[in-house]
Amino acid sequence: MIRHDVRSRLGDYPVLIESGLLKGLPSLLSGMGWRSEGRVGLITNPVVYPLHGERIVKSLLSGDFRPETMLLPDGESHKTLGSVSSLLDQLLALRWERREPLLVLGGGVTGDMGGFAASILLRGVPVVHIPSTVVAQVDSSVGGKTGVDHSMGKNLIGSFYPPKAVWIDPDLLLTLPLKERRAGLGEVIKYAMIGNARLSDLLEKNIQRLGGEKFERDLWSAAISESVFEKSRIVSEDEHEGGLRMTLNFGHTFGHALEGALGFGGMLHGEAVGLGMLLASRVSERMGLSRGISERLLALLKGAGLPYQWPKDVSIEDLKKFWGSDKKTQGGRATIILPVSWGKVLMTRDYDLETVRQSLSDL
Ligand SMILES: NC(=O)c1ccc[n+]([C@@H]2O[C@H](COP(=O)([O-])OP(=O)(O)OC[C@H]3O[C@@H](n4cnc5c(N)ncnc54)[C@H](O)[C@@H]3O)[C@@H](O)[C@H]2O)c1
Ligand SMILES: O=C(O)C(=O)C[C@@H](O)[C@H](O)[C@H](O)COP(=O)(O)O
Ligand SMILES: [Zn+2]
Repeated sequence: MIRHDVRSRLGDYPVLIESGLLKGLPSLLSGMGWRSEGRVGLITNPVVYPLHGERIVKSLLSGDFRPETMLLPDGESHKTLGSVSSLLDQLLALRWERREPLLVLGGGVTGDMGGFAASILLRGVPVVHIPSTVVAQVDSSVGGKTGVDHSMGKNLIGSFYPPKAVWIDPDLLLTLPLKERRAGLGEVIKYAMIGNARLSDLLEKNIQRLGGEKFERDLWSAAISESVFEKSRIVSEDEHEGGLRMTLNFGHTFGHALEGALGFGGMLHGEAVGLGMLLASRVSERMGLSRGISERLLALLKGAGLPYQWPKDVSIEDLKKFWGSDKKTQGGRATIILPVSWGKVLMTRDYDLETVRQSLSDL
């Protein structure tokens, strides 16, 4: 089993990674001090429940726990305050208590909403993430960012709320559609580009296999572990995004704006991040800060089977409407993350719109 530890002001937590990890669910729970015969909430969605949730419920029952299942609607367009509010209604109707744990099983959408609900219910109930997509396993389940979208932009309402643990079983990805698996590579490539050289090497040697039809368990386990290593290191150092953590937002100022411009759910998050990183790389090259990075990234995006052409109907004016609400905005100007070399990024508010416009026309 691979274990990465994350430091947090509200309590450190482990991220465990192992194929078949969930077979030992009752002992994982007992290991956290949660006793059998106690209630355990399972928050998931109607797609994931039949694939993996039923098995989890059976496993909980076999350990004499009392599972209560709650379903959130599926999809980015449902990542709203309304969905969280309905979930809170269900938990309150069950008279959920402060010490009773919630397991959140699903992708980043379910994880962000389940985590947010856990952070505000009774001012915080314990939550464990069981991520079931690539995006969730390599990124969203670690670091405690929770929240929902707003018509003004992505993730504008939320909290920092660390889980008690993250349990990652790469085998859950066996049922994930190929397009979703590939989208997760957008975030994995991000970790390579912001500084993980081992991951960069792994990706450049194996990108077609990772983006291929067949699920290559060992390769994927290595990519997940390296990504989690990188994310854990960064969020442990800068939990609340005072500086270093902003590098995890590489590709996101433009990527989130693209998601917003297309209507949430119009493009997968990981795909939009891939294009956002490409645009940021071109901006950096046009500003004379770097050379050759966009070409190297393009090769990875193509190899992964990810989109590499900017949607023709999304203009800079469309993007501008959304990037103004980026959470890294200071003094009315969004901070963007630009690569200066492969493995190194900088944060800047010193860029001009014309350069972004020209860079967009290069894509
Ligand atoms: N909190 C963070 O730090 C953070 C980090 C990255 C992304 N995010 C957020 O995560 C979201 C994207 O997450 P995502 O890409 O996981 O999308 P998602 O949660 O919408 O999941 C993608 C699809 O796969 C389905 N699914 C989940 N697990 C499955 C499985 N094992 N088998 C089959 N289908 C499965 C889901 O039901 C959904 O239809 C975005 O909202 C993004 O903003 C948050
Ligand atoms: O954990 C972080 O910090 C990240 O920026 C990870 C991103 O991949 C993720 O999409 C995150 O939700 C974006 O955060 P936001 O603060 O820009 O909404
Ligand atoms: Zn992201």
